[in-house]
Amino acid sequence: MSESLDVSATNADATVAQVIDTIAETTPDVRTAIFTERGHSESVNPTGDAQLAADLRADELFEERLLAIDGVASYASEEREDVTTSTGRLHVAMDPLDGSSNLEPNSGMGSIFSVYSEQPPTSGRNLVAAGFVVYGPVTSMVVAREGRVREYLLEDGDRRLVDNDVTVPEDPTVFGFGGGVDSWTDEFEPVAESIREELKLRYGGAMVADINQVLTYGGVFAYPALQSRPEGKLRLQFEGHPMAYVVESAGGRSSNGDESLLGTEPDELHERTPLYLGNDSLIDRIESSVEQ
Ligand SMILES: O=P(O)(O)OC[C@H]1O[C@](O)(COP(=O)(O)O)[C@@H](O)[C@@H]1O
Ligand SMILES: [Mg+2]
Ligand SMILES: [Mg+2]
Repeated sequence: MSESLDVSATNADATVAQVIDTIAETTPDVRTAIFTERGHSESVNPTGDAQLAADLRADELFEERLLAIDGVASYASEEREDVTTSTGRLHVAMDPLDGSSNLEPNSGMGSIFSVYSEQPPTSGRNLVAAGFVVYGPVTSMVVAREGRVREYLLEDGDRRLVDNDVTVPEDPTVFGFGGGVDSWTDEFEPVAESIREELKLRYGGAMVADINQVLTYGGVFAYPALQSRPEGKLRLQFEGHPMAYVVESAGGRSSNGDESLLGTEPDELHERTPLYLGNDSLIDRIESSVEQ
């Protein structure tokens, strides 16, 4: 490798590390916003969801701090129409507050991040790192990078490593399927029913917490194509790609019903996708049922 390529790879690594540190350091302020900004704002986001004041505050905090990093060239988010650009080499995409409808009943929420080598909208193959924060009874952070997944506990924004090699357990235990039984398609319903007979239901209304159940106990999380909404609910760039990158790096599988989410590229920044994530064998069963 030439010296210049070597130097630029080192710079990219340093930028990824700064992005991860900055997200961790911002979590105490996001927790404060969860506490203080509990009301609705007047606005809706680009996919038509009502925005809470906390969604907007979390987005503002991440945008300002991540774009201040020298190597970060752009910031894209579920809460803003367009990509904000700067100069640099890597691109960050975020769901600043995931599961924000859980704010009122005081249930789990999180933040999801992805770092790409190309500006979104772009393929999941251009991811260089991804992960998420869970604002649960404790604040934790899961980071996938260079084929390995690590879990940290966060205290005042400082990270303490608790698991150096997170892997999806081989024997699945839990499942969580969004969208509601009456809305499922004829293709998804039978495989969902057979999985329901085998596994325990864990569905909390925040993808971050539900995926963390799958990483902890093994199983499957899905927000499938619905009869009224074949494109599903969740956003490919901000939720699908990063969670697929984490689950695949932890030895599991991701799918849009047809192929790995990482192989897909949105035509538009805010595009939705059906999404299935978890143990290999379960994703195989779902794919063979829904892909016809
Ligand atoms: O309320 P539903 O239909 O079960 O949807 C829950 C899903 O929607 C989400 O809350 C969407 O995320 P946002 O809160 O970022 O919009 C996911 O976290 C969760 O898996
Ligand atoms: Mg979300
Ligand atoms: Mg959100």
